[in-house]
Order: sequence, then C-alpha cells, then structure tokens
Amino acid sequence: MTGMSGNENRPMTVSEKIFSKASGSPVKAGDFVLANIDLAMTHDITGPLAIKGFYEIMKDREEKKVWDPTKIVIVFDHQVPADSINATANHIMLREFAEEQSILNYDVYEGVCHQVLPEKGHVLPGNLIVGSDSHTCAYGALGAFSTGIGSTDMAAVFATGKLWFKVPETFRFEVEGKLPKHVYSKDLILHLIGDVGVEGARYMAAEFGGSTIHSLSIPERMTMSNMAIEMGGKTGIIEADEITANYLKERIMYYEFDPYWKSDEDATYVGIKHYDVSDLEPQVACPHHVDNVKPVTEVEGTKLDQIFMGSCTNGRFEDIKIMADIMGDEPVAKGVRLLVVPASRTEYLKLLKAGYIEKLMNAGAIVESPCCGPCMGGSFGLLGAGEVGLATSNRNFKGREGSPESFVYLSSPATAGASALTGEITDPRKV
Ligand SMILES: CC(C)[C@H](C(=O)O)[C@@H](O)C(=O)O
Ligand code: SF4
Repeated sequence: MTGMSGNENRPMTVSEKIFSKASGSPVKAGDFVLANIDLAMTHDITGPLAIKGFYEIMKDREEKKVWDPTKIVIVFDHQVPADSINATANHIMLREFAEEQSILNYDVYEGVCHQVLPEKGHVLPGNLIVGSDSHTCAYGALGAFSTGIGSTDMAAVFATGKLWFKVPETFRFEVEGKLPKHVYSKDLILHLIGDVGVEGARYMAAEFGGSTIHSLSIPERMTMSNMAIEMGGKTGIIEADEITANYLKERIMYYEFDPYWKSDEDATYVGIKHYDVSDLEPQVACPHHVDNVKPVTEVEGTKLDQIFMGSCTNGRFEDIKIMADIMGDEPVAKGVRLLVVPASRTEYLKLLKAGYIEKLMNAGAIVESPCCGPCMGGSFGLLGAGEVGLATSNRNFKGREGSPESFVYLSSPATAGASALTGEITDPRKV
C-alpha cells in the first residue's frame, strides 16, 4: 500500500496521514472528515445490535447488502462456548448474517478479537480500522489507526463503509531506557496511565515512541496499544518498523514495508512526555480504577483468592510463558485459584507444543479454551463478594470480574506468576 502523495509539505502525525488517505485529502487534527474504513470488526456482544441497525438503515432498499463483505470480520469471543440461551441466539444471528452477506471471516472460536485480527494478518500499518469494542485501539501496535465504536455506528459502517470522525490531536509518549529484569510493557503502560490518568489522552491519538518502544516485540506492543483506551485515547499507535514488517511478512504473502506510515519530524503534537524506564518497578493497578497505579512494593502481601492469566492484553504465548517460567516447578499456592485462558487457539497450540500448558496444569492451574473468560465478568470464573483477584487484563472497575463487592488488581504476567506461588501480591523480582 502506498501513502498519500502531496501532503502540502505540512508535517503530519501518522494519525493525520491515515485520515488523509482515508478521506482523500490532506487533513489536520480538529478537521471533521468522512473517512473510508479499511476494516470493520464486530463480536458476539455488540454484533447483534449492529445487525439490527443495519437492517433498519436498509429497510427501504431492495438489496440489503453490506458495503464490502471482505472488509468485515466477525469474532465469537465474549461468550464462547455459549453460556446461556441468549448467547446462543446471538451466535446464531451472527452466523446467519455472515452467511447471508457472504462474510467469510467469522466463527470457529479462534480466540479474542484483538488477538485474532493481527494474528490472521487483517491489520496493516496505515489502515483505518473500527471495531465495536473499546479495546480496538490494540491494532495501533501495528501502525494502524484503530478505534472502538458503538453498534449503531457499526451499522452505518456495514451499510456505507464510511464514518465521520474528528481527526484527533496526538499526544506523544517518548520512552527511553532498558526495561529492568522482570519489568515488562504491561508495567510501562500501567505506569503511563497512572501518570496521565484515565482522561490523560481523552479523544487523542496516544502515540508511543522512543527507543524502548521500538525494541519491544509485537506482542509486547499490543499490550501497550490495547490499554490506550484506559487513558481515554482514541487509539494507541506505534509507528511501524522492521519488527512490524517481520511480524507481517509471516502472515501476509505479498507484504511490502512502506516507510511512509510514520509521523513526520516537526509534526504537531498536543503534548509530548518523556520517560526513562531504567528504574521502573513492576506496577499494579489497584481497585477500582486503572489509573490507581502503585509500585508492587506498596501492595505486596495483599491476599488473593483468584488470579486470571489471559485476555487480549496479556493472554499470548509470550505472556503465559513468562508466568510459567517464573513459577518454575513450584505449585500454585493453596487457597488461590489460577485461571489460565490463552488469547487464541493459535497461542494455545503454541503453548501446548512447548509444554507450558502441561506445566501449568501440573502446578494446579485451571486452563480454559480461548475466550474473554472472566475479564469482564463473563461466562466463568467470577469473583464473589469480598473476594480479591489479580488479573493480567486491562480493567479493574467495580464488579468487573463478578460481585460489585469484589476487588481486582491488574499486573504483568510476571507479577501474576510470582503471586500464584504465594497466594498474595508478590514482587516478581524477589522470586
Ligand atoms: C463487550 C464489549 C462492549 C466491551 C468493550 O467494548 O470493551 C468488552 O470487550 C470490555 O472489555 O469491556
Ligand atoms: S478480553 Fe476483556 S478487554 Fe479484551 S475484548 Fe474480551 S472482555 Fe474486552
């Protein structure tokens, strides 16, 4: 894919470039544009309402067809396998819609949407992607502008392939330094969210850059981009580089790297913050807000009832490997439930082959098949009143994982692994 030519020589952020291409003329932050959508993702929770809205829009048309079936992906992940008759009805509705509209990218329970789309090569740098899920910002890890939208907006996208946007301003997070041992990109993103707060990047493109970011693997970048919404960001974009290109070459037959999809030097930012991570400690987000972030040393010793290792934030092979490695051959502490839910079928199979699933099961973990799992108090693994959970996911709102009287802490897989051995929040550097 080639970039826009003739940007009036005005330096642009990568997000401005993407909106310029998507709307057909050079734009700047603050402009209102009608943009062409490259890819639309929906899932089993928000999809049914989008379909109803689509038929409502189409009610007077003879041909009720989506704008482009090849640009729609439908994922079954929040309630799979169906945990209620209502969930089954939603799944049936989505399957029938996909069949009727010739949408081929759907079903088979591949895993959590935000893992499945990049993994299957649906995401490219420079794309404008929308998904009816707030963590759609995750695909920014590959240099796409991707953002969450509501079901009714999705209905309009199904019908027209276009959507109105106000081109967001960009806030740049410039990160330098080498992450210390046992400190990961999850600790970094929690630290940034704790620093700027849940509204710190409201309606902005959060752009993560600097040598630390560009040394991260794609799974590590995905963890960061995924959580941009937790600082209010429209997206969490990381300019594509060689690491991105290598990830894509494994997935897309004729992928060619296009260096255009980077912010120009002298592009206009609404703010730039600099960080040095050389001394960063493992971080924990404490109940009930994602920006209530503390170094692990301030909360170690907090007794746990359950640990959830999974989600679109940290449910990949690399994450679960970190947990398994830190646990060694030691068992899960008595009295704590360790739920491990790989983010996709592919990640699960890699873990199986490498022996990590067996290792974790021998340690006492309960391993479930890929889905959102307990992340949003879904199909299983709910916390009871007064119970305390530690999760590698992205939200710790009141009642997020079950009872409104429960408590959820968020951490990296390393902290979760160390804590599984002791049954209390534990500093992974001390294991
Ligand atoms: C169910 C869905 C609408 C929701 C979201 O948009 O984020 C969920 O995925 C979540 O993480 O809370
Ligand atoms: S894993 Fe959690 S955060 Fe991710 S899409 Fe599912 S419910 Fe949302």
